[in-house]
Amino acid sequence: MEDGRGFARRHVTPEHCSRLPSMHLSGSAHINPAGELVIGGLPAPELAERFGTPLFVYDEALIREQCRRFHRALQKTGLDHQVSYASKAFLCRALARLMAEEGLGLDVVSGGELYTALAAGFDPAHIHLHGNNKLDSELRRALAAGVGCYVVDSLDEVARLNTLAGELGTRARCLLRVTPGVEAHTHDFIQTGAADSKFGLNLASGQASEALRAMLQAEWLDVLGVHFHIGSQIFGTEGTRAALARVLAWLAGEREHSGFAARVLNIGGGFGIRYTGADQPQPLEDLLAEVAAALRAGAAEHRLPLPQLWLEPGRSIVGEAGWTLYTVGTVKQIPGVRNYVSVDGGMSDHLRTALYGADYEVALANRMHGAPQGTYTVVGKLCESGDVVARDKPLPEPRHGDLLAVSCTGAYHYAMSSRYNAMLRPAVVFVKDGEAREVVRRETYDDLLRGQLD
Ligand SMILES: Cc1ncc(COP(=O)(O)O)c(C=O)c1O
Ligand SMILES: N[C@@H](CCCC[NH3+])C(=O)O
Repeated sequence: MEDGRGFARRHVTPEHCSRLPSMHLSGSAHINPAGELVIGGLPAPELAERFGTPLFVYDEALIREQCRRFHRALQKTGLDHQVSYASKAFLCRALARLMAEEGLGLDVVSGGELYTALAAGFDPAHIHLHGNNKLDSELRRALAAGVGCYVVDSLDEVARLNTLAGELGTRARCLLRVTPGVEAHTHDFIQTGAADSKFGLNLASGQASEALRAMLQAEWLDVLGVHFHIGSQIFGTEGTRAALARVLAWLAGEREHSGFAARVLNIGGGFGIRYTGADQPQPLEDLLAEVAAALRAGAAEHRLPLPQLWLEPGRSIVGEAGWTLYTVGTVKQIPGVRNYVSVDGGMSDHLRTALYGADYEVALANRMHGAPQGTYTVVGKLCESGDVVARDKPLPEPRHGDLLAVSCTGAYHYAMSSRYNAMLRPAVVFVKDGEAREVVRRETYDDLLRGQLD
């Protein structure tokens, strides 16, 4: 059976297992006859030996396939479209280049992301700058570089962007970010479309209208259209369709008021992925078909010209392609309470469990066929009780030196890593067809001291 991406759908359930442990193997991942996890044609133990652990491993073919899937699915909708990768999910120069090769734009939210994208040689015309508090220095750099689109997030930004663009004598193409007042069914921390949000301008209060009118009058701004993003790790299209309905109705009112017709509607990212069996994402193709149908119907209902559909997915492009490999250290069994297995990283490279209570599948990458002998809570080595990677997971009895793999760590892991406890950030490798290339080197103790003054 295929998973819609041309990859065989595989799910590993260790033999003799009564407790249904199992790990879903996405993309190129499979198990070799030696019982080792293989990603991109390379056995995980070999990668760990060569690059050390903790290690982030990206299945390059799967990243590329996800990009192509977005293109194909959008093409099929028949709408004019554009897809930009939300680089907050994971960015390095190699990834920015990969996105350029796959024909995606780049959405950046800070001077640092912009700097990285430009350092990769990414065409600034295909970069979008986001942010609820864009600094003047960031706007200046973006304007000087020729960034292709600004997603205006506040009334204050309208005036500042206009002034700075005028000073540089360059026009700024922009979208207005609105909050449609729709609750997305996801973790509170990652929903962004409700009226009570630090992002965007609220439709219901009239602030969005005020901002749009100011933008239309601003001498140096070219207003392309509107943006909303209701949240992340969302399943289904109910929230997006509700948001679309509100935004289109609002746009109809604005058109009556000023004659403004949006050429672009950017609905952000947010497409949910499968972290564990509890997540059941619908195929991307179906989601985009539903969104496109809702957009066509809504535009027709309000007699609006059909805008281009722009997307900015992050997690769904890189999430399932990423793996973390850790080396097992201490194993501690507290009779009648819990078994703990400690690894050589933790919340410094894997924050989502501590932050959102996120769940992950784990396996011993050097003994994938081992039958589970108990449940183990995988913890890191940081000085926090909340430093948990995955709770109560069925595993063969882990031994010191085993290799533990966590799947689906491609999005918001390296990107949210920290140096808490003076931990060093792991290396990142891209693997494909039996070749590995290191794209981010492991930090060293010298990196910790760099920037410190005596
Ligand atoms: C404005 C905006 N666009 C795009 C994204 C990317 O979202 P995701 O990684 O869920 O696709 C985010 C993050 O939630 C966002 O805030
Ligand atoms: N960091 C979040 C997503 C952030 C969304 C950005 N708007 C996560 O890991 O799920």
